[in-house]
Amino acid sequence: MPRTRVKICGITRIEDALDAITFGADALGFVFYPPSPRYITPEAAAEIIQQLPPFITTVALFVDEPASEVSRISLLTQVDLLQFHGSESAQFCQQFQRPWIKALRVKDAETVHTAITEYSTARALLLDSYRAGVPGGTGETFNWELIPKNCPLPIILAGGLTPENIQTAVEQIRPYGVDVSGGVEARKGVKDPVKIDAFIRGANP
Ligand SMILES: O=C(O)c1ccccc1N[C@@H]1O[C@H](COP(=O)(O)O)[C@@H](O)[C@H]1O
Repeated sequence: MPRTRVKICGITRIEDALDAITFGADALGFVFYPPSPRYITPEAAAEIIQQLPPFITTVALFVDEPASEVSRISLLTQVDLLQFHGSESAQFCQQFQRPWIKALRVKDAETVHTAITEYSTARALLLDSYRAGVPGGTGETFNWELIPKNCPLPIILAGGLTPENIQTAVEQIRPYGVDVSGGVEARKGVKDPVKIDAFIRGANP
């Protein structure tokens, strides 16, 4: 079975970033959505990113941010990948000359099928839980039965993943990657190294 890639999202501190890398994270996410308790200023994210070793993918998460802000933050931070977590169209997502992934809040099977066609130029689809009025970071799982078996795009599974459920999730879904935020936190915005270690082990048992 190919290795499941792991993204640790909601990084706000250099020590959490370095812990995640030590335990084997492939990617680190930075939340540029001001209402989030995991929001980080672009300047603080840039300072963390400059200190990272090579071969780690850095990801900027946006929720319906204006294009000018996406461009400014991408340039300032030099992130590798953009993650659009709002209702951005494919046309919007592909204007930045940077690879991007689209997050979907999975409400029903139709949501996923429509998105596969609409976001065919994305590098991957990130499937997250749907909760009305909350764009992400819910800490809740969704009905994994709604994930199509033969998706033409790589699937990144998210939403309520924890050290306790990650092994079941990867064995059941076999996603390209997994993304976690709340499940590896000590408190909002602060990661717990023990949970990160357990989560990454569980993703590749
Ligand atoms: O983390 C946030 O605060 C957040 C805010 C707005 C949109 C997305 C957000 N996080 C992403 O949501 C999923 C699931 O998070 P969790 O593991 O359930 O806490 C993940 O992709 C986060 O990056």
